[in-house]
Amino acid sequence: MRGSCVRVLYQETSAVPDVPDDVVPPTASTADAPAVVGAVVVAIDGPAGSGKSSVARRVAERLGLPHVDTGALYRAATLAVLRAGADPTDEADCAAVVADTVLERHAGRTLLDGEDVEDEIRGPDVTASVSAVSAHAAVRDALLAAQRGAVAEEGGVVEGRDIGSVVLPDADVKVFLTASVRERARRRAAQLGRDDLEDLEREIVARDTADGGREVAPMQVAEDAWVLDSSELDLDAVVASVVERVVEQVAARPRDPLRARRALPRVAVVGRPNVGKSTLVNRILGARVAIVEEKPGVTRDRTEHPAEWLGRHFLVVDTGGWEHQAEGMAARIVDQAEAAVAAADLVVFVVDATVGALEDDERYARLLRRSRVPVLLVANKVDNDRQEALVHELYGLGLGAAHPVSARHGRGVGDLLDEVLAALPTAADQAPAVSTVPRVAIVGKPNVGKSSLFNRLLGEERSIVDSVAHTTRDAVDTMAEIDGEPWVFVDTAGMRRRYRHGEETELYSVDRTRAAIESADLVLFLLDASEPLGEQDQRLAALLREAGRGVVLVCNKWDLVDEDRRLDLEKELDRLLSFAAWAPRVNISAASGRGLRRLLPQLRTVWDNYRRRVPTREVNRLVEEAVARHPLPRQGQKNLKIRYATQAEVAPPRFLLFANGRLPASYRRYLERELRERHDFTGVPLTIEDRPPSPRQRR
Ligand SMILES: Nc1ncnc2c1ncn2[C@@H]1O[C@H](COP(=O)(O)OP(=O)(O)OP(=O)(O)O)[C@@H](O)[C@H]1O
Ligand SMILES: Nc1ccn([C@H]2C[C@H](O)[C@@H](COP(=O)(O)O)O2)c(=O)n1
Repeated sequence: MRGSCVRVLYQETSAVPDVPDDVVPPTASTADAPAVVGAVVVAIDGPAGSGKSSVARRVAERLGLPHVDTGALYRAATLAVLRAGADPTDEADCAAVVADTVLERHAGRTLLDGEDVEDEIRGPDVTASVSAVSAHAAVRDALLAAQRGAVAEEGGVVEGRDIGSVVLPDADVKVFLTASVRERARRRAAQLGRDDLEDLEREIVARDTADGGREVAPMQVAEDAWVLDSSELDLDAVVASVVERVVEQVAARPRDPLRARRALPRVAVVGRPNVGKSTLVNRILGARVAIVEEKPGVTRDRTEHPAEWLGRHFLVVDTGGWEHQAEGMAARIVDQAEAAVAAADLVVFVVDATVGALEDDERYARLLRRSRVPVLLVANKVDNDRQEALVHELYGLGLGAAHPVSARHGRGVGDLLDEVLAALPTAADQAPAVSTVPRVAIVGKPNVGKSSLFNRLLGEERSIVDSVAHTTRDAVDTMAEIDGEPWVFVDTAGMRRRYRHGEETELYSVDRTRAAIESADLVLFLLDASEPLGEQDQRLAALLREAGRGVVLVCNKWDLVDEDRRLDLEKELDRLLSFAAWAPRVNISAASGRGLRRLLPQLRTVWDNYRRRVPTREVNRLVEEAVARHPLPRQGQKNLKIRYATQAEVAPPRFLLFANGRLPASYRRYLERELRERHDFTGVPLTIEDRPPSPRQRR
């Protein structure tokens, strides 16, 4: 009696202990295999004899991923059909046979109802019928779940015909491997020891036509697949380029939280002073982050805060109040608000419903209507149902219906956030965030000369250096053109002494300094050379170490340094910045301008180095040579090996070493020195990570 459901088990491992190697032996044993981080899925589709199996198996071995041969399942199903005496062209018969069969893949072998049929399924009888059996929708449906399940946990390198297009359309890397019919026939002839090239060509064309011409899930190039014609490449070259592509793809997954953050959509909250913008921002963030005081314009500058609603992430940009004909400090705040609008994906325009639309609101509404940024009009201070009617008065602003909220009590904020999500671009709409303009944070303890240096660099008074207390409590970004090149300066809040303004203010300042460093590419770390370096410098150095940005060390007040102080300073710097011996140093006097002319060229060099990419071939050569000079140590019984190395990221540079075990930190430091010796990474921290095999592989 036939069973009612098919059982297809796909339990592949990257270990292939008993598989007969066809022509080329595998490049590494499982124990040596390097592992790719995470569950990477690689789809390799292509016509018969293009090299899918050989390439997929080697790529899987190199990357420590399971190799999934989906053709083997169709072949085993075909063998079952043939053994049952069923008609390979009859869908119902084939489906019935498959439903009554247990198909399994185990460690590179194929089992049919428990019997190892790996060799039989590769024979001519199965090959002649497999295209017919695999053309049936019912057969394909029966095998689909097992193919997907095979990569669900640990990913894998999956070969077949419809992997990138149907089985795993979300695969991380899709390759369509092909070669000319003549070349495929030649390879097959060598593989099978045949010399009837023309017959082989005919067989290949027949299978291509059947597999590519069927109605259900035909063999095809997936839309986003990389077509690799191997006609003139040897197997090693094909494997190397697929591995390289996968590693690059994995490496391109954003790891730097900052990079991910820059890719987030921005929601700018704008409005007149005191309409409740900061209260609304706090409400959205669910924390007291913006500085709220009942005094117009207290959130002076532009601050950005990561926010999340219903699982979607975005940045909320809090701005100072918009004032018409503002002068001095207020005018600069207006500039910042306008810059925030220009850089926003969505503007939340807040109006105080209790006072209605004032002349200034109308003026800004006109401005916003002219900008191409979508705007949500928010009527704040609607604390109860009775006040809902107030929203209608805001129609006249020409920005559509206002959303009533009470930022103070949270009323209506959830609905507003639903609207925000609906209006925001999705990840797919967003262009990849690549920083082309360097962002520079000027960091140093209070009174070290940050503002003077900033102004000197810009050649004019551009920084907000009003005499109002706490002026630089919030971070301000300034875009500047220097010698025709654009730079963004992230002006930071100074780190005040812990209890001077109370703990809360201090915490905000530390957080914002950290945020400024993180949101920058390069940091000008300013020290007062004339005084002993202290606790505040140490805390800043710790932030720098954590953030991993490009650094130029600037020793200010150099005109006040005598010979004794100079000697002490050298020792203090050695201690403070032992982790950043790579950072260049410039001695200056921001007050007189002395030494400043050397600063910008230095900054440019570090910016170039920060984005420097060493080609993969070169990294591998360098590692190979370094290992030849200083062999890797043994780890227990094992000889450590680095199988593959690549620069996974730039800005900041990150190198990945695929090894068969954990590399000692001292060895990674040795490789870092080698890298620095051959490539200019002055001013730039280098991350060198190893990827040992997963626990599963070590089993
Ligand atoms: N780039 C290459 N250069 C030289 N020989 C190759 C290359 N790629 C594969 N081969 C050889 O060609 C033969 C066929 O390759 P393979 O069996 O991997 O192809 P396939 O696409 O999986 O075929 P099928 O779809 O029929 O299973 C093997 O002997 C393999 O070693
Ligand atoms: N995803 C797949 C895999 C294979 N098939 C069919 C078509 C092939 O001719 C046959 C054998 O595959 P091979 O072992 O030669 O790779 O199986 C398919 O339709 N879809």
